Amino acid sequence: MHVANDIASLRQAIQSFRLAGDRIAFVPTMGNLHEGHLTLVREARRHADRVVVSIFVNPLQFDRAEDLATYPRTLEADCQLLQGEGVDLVFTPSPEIMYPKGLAAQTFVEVPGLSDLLEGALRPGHFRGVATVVTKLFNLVQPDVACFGQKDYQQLAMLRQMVADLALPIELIGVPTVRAADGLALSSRNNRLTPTEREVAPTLAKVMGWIASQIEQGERDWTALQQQASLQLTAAGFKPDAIDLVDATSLQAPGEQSQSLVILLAAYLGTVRLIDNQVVNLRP
Ligand SMILES: Nc1ncnc2c1ncn2[C@@H]1O[C@H](COP(=O)(O)OP(=O)(O)OP(=O)(O)O)[C@@H](O)[C@H]1O
Ligand SMILES: CC(C)(CO)[C@@H](O)C(=O)[O-]
Ligand code: BAL
Repeated sequence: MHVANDIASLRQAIQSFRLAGDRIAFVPTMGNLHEGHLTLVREARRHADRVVVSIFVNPLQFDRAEDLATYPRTLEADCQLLQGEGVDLVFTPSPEIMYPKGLAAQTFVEVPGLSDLLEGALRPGHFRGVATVVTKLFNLVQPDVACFGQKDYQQLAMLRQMVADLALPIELIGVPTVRAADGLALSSRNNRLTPTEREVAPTLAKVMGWIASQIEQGERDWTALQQQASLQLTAAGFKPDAIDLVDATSLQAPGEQSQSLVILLAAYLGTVRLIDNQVVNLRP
C-alpha cells in the first residue's frame, strides 16, 4: 500500500494505475476508521481494480472550532486497517497541502438548494466545505466510482446533484449505514461518548424506528410525530437538534406526490452530536 501525503506523489501513483488500464474506486474519509468505512472500502473493491482512500479532516466543513480541535486523529491505526483491506493508495494531505493560500482564499463549490436546508441551515458553510473538498479530491484522484455512506443522507444527495450539475464522469455509490449490534450507527464521534452516554446512544435509532413504525401504520401528522419523538429523546437524556420528516428525494416537506419520506435525526448527547436517518415508503 502506497501512502501519499503530497499532490505530486498522489498524481504519480494515479498515473501508474491509469497506464496499466486499471479502474479506480475512491473512498473519501476523515479518518478514525471503523467498520462503516471498511464496508465502503469493500464495496469500492467490487467496482474497480484499484482502491484509493483519502484521510483528511477538512477544516473547511467544520462550523464549530471545538469540533475540529477534538476530532479524533488516528492515522497510524487507520493505515494498518486499510493495509489489511488491500487498499492500493492512501492520500493523507495536510491542510497546507489542500489549502496552500489558507481557507479564506480558497475557491469554493456551492450546490444551491439541497445544501442550504436542514443540516445545511444548522451548520452554516458545512456543505460548501464538503462540496469544495470533494471536488478537489475528485480532481486529484480522478476516480471512475466513489463510495459514500447513506448515514450522511443529505451529503450524498448534495454530492449527487453536484456530480450531475458539473457533469463529472464519476459514478456515486451510496452504501447502507453500518450499525453496532445495539442499533447505534457507527461514527467516529461515538468514541467521544462517555460509557453512560454510549449506553443511552442507541435510543436515537430506537426513536427513529418508532417514528417509522407509526408512519407505516398510517400516521400522517408529522408535527405530532416530531413532538413525541422530541419528548422521547429528551426523556432519555438527549438534546434534540433536528427532527425532520421530509420527501426522500427533494428533502422538502412531504406532499401528495411523495413516494417515500426520510426521517432525519440529529441530537446532542453531552457535547457529541449524533445523526441518523431512515427512509420510509409512503405507498403500499
Ligand atoms: N456507519 C456508517 N455506515 C456506512 N458509512 C458510513 C458510516 N459512518 C460513516 N460512513 C461514511 O464514511 C465516509 C467518511 O465519513 P467520516 O470519515 O466522516 O466518518 P464518520 O464516522 O461519519 O465520522 P463523523 O463522526 O464525522 O460522522 C462518509 O461517506 C460517511 O457517510
Ligand atoms: C466526504 C467527506 C470525507 C469530505 O470531507 C466527509 O464529509 C465525510 O467524511 O463524510
Ligand atoms: N461525516 C460527515 C462529516 C461531518 O460531519 O463533518
